[in-house]
Amino acid sequence: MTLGLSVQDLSFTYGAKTALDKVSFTVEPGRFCALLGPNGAGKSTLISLLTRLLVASHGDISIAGHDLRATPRRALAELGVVFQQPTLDLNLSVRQNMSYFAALHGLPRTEVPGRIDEALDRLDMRARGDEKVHALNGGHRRRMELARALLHQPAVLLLDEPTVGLDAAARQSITKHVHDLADQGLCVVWTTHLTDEVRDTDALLVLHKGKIIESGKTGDIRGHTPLSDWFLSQTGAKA
Ligand SMILES: Nc1ncnc2c1ncn2[C@@H]1O[C@H](COP(=O)(O)OP(=O)(O)OP(=O)(O)O)[C@@H](O)[C@H]1O
Repeated sequence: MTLGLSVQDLSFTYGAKTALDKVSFTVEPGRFCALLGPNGAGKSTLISLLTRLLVASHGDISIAGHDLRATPRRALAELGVVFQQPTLDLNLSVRQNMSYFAALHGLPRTEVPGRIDEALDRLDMRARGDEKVHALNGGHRRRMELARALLHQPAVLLLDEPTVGLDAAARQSITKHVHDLADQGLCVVWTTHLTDEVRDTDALLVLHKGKIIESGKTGDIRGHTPLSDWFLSQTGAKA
């Protein structure tokens, strides 16, 4: 059993269409795992299953040692999620957005201000706490969403293509911040179709047509070939 994320023999179909086919992998605490897959590979389906928006007919998911099917509340309490589409109220301040989320999670009121400070500090965002979200640029909004996802101190952080729509500098900054969180002990799963977001030391899972076709340390998998070329040769997709 891992205190990170474990997925075993997970399959999902939409009617006759198989979206995931016997997917198994484990991500340990303190690891940054890039889940790389071209369009249609099954990434969104996997995210929906991990967050319980969909329920799998076959297979098991465990989050920080809690089985998602048997004990969903405990399992989901250990999961922080940054969805692809921003989910912020632009007319509220950073702190107000975070307080609302803390209330949804049922965090004790007396603890909330301290938890917000701590989470904002981890993303270098404390100075922006009282600003309305609409005044922030795209990169800072994403960092705020990341800080918000850490408020309830999850063991596993799941990010669904979190750099979509950001410029190069903001992409680099978010990628670095999330690698730092993994270095601090968080179990991170980062889905992407962009190979330049993946470091050689990252764990890599390559999803293609609903199957994991490769897993291991990125540097070992790509060898001397640039990851983008390797990915193209395996999936036919440019990244
Ligand atoms: N509601 C649905 N009904 C039928 N088929 C679906 C449905 N949603 C997804 N699929 C199919 O399941 C497969 C996996 O789709 P999924 O959206 O999970 O892939 P993805 O890797 O997230 O792709 P993208 O990056 O384009 O979002 C695809 O072949 C897709 O066409």
